Amino acid sequence: MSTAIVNHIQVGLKGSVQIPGDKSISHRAVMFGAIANGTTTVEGFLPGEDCLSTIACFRKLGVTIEQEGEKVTIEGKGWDGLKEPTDILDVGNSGTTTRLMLGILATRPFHSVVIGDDSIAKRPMARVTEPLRSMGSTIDGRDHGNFTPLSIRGGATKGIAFQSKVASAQVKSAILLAGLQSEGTTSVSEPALSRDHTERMLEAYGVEVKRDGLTVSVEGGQTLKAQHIVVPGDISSAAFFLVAGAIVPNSEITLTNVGMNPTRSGIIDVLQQMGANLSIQNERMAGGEPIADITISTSDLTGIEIGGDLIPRLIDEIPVIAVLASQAKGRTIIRDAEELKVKETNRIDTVVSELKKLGANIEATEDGMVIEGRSSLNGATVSSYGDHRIGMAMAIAGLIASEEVKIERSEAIAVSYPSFFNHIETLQSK
Ligand SMILES: O=C(O)C1=C[C@@H](OP(=O)(O)O)[C@@H](O)[C@H](O)C1
Ligand SMILES: C=C(OP(=O)(O)O)C(=O)O
Repeated sequence: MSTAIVNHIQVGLKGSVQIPGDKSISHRAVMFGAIANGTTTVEGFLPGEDCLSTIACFRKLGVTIEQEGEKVTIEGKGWDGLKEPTDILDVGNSGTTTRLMLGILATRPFHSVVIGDDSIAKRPMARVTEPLRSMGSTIDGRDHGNFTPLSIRGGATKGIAFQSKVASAQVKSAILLAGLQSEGTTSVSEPALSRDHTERMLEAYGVEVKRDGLTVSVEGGQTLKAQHIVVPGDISSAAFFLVAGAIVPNSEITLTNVGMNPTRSGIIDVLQQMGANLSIQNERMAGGEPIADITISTSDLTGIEIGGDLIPRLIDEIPVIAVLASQAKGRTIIRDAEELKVKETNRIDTVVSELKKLGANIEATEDGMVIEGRSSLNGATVSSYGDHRIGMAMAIAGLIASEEVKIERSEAIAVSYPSFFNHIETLQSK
């Protein structure tokens, strides 16, 4: 385990950073390539630990995958190309790998066992294992299949019309993937729109996907055709530098190659509503997803209320939004964000406890948090608790803290952003 030390920035952040590949899209590019027919090539892949777990699992399922940095080649042999693994499938820290892979395994006529790390072992899986069982798959595990280790024996499955209680792209994707190899139609309705990368990318792989408001459906018996996938930069990674640019005095930074999918871009809405100096340039398309470059500079911010349908559009950004809110005048209220409790950590608890150590005025609520700004932050020793987004949020707070901030378990950051500290250095040395 490592401890990172972050010091107060004296001169401001300047320059530009090319944002690394999107984690959600990188996972999907590999998984869909693995079940497609033919050779899929991926550029801009995120070589973060979570996406490497996806590659390792699909290799164990018999798929030949070559990966060198941001380039990946996947030799897909179709759905039937997946083979019964002789070893357990280890998803590491990745919820996306676990849930999407379960959707794929649910229709495969063989047995597999899925495990992950201590954090994965606490994350609820019944939200996918129950609907997949109702389609006809045999799944068991700890707490009747709610927690890893899970054992799956796929088989002949039938389509379902599933009403999800949560706006979760992982749930939606798992069921749709199973639906592609099930009898009849499979549909998923969600209470608010979650990220739609699965729908977009399945279409790119030649699958017919019907979308009607908050319902997505697919017909069974569909195969995928190999593709060349260009992965846009991850707006969830860009979020750390968007916040840094807004709160560190004398800063102006440009983030290039940022994915701007409207189901992901809630952080931009929040920054604009708080009054940030932000401009969006070079709007273009890459790999079926909108992308742009964003420039942000030091801003006078005002607190706002964040809730409702905006939450799924920024769910992973809430830890760093809490840091942002600590530097906005007045009160910021975050509500409807109970899902934070079932991420890599209970992110309501971990954000509130660690930001309090730095002197922020922040309190947890049942479904979010309330932050009063502006607070001068002090130095302290904090922990990521093994959660990459908590580690990075603390590092951004450290840039404006009066004394050094020590972040224990900082190695977790490599889960989604291995070059994070290099990028901070790049912006400091300009
Ligand atoms: O589908 C995805 O790639 C993801 C969906 C979200 O989770 P939920 O589906 O649990 O909301 C998000 O928090 C996670 O980081 C990635
Ligand atoms: C919640 C996250 O990822 P996952 O669910 O894939 O572990 C995240 O990256 O913040």
